[in-house]
Amino acid sequence: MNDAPLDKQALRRAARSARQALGPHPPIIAPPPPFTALLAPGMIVASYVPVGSEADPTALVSAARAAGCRIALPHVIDRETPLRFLEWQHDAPLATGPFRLRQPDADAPELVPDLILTPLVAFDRTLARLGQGAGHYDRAFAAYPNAHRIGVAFSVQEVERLPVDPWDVPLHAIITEQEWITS
Ligand SMILES: Nc1nc2c(c(=O)[nH]1)N(C=O)[C@@H](CNc1ccc(C(=O)N[C@@H](CCC(=O)O)C(=O)O)cc1)CN2
Ligand SMILES: Nc1ncnc2c1ncn2[C@@H]1O[C@H](COP(=O)(O)OP(=O)(O)OP(=O)(O)O)[C@@H](O)[C@H]1O
Repeated sequence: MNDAPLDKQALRRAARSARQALGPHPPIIAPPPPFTALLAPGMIVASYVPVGSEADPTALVSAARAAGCRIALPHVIDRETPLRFLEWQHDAPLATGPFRLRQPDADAPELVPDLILTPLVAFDRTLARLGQGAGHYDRAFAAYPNAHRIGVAFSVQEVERLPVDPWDVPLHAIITEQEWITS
């Protein structure tokens, strides 16, 4: 019997609770040296603006801007439509979109990411990831197979082993407040 979807939902609930239990002052995610070493002038780094108790990638974005990278943010319309990565100029205003997301204006330039920082709901040591379940990042990883895929999470979001579906694309690395995790 294939009960993976049920497993994923239960795992999401548990990981979100662990993340929320960190409270109003969660740990800071600092850029690990192997991450900074990947950055180069002109590189397109896709990040995200955290919602709720998600890990905040602000220090990673600052490191990327300092290295001369251009920053993109996901722009989402609904669950069904694939996301697009749109340029986020330094300090440019963002608008509130679906799911309380802060995102660039829909007519900002669309960029092809070299590196994608993706918010995780849960992860495991094999670099498998669990997201929101709408398939936005799974589809983005399929659309941009050459982009470097780096998950961002708190260490409490680690689980023993995630179920893996055929469409799941593993990460290259995960950044937590404690570790740079690679295979
Ligand atoms: N900060 C952030 N930006 C992101 C994502 C994300 O997970 N986090 N995405 C990742 O794909 C994409 C947006 N897709 C999303 C798809 C579904 C839901 C969603 O169902 N949210 C739940 C709340 C989940 C919670 O309790 O944390 C909801 O609104 O009911 C959110 C975002 C792109 N941008
Ligand atoms: N390349 C793809 N093309 C079309 N649909 C896809 C693709 N990859 C995944 N999907 C769909 O997206 C959904 C992803 O569900 P899943 O529970 O695996 O999401 P997830 O692991 O939380 O990842 P995500 O962060 O991408 O939502 C599934 O319904 C799947 O059929």
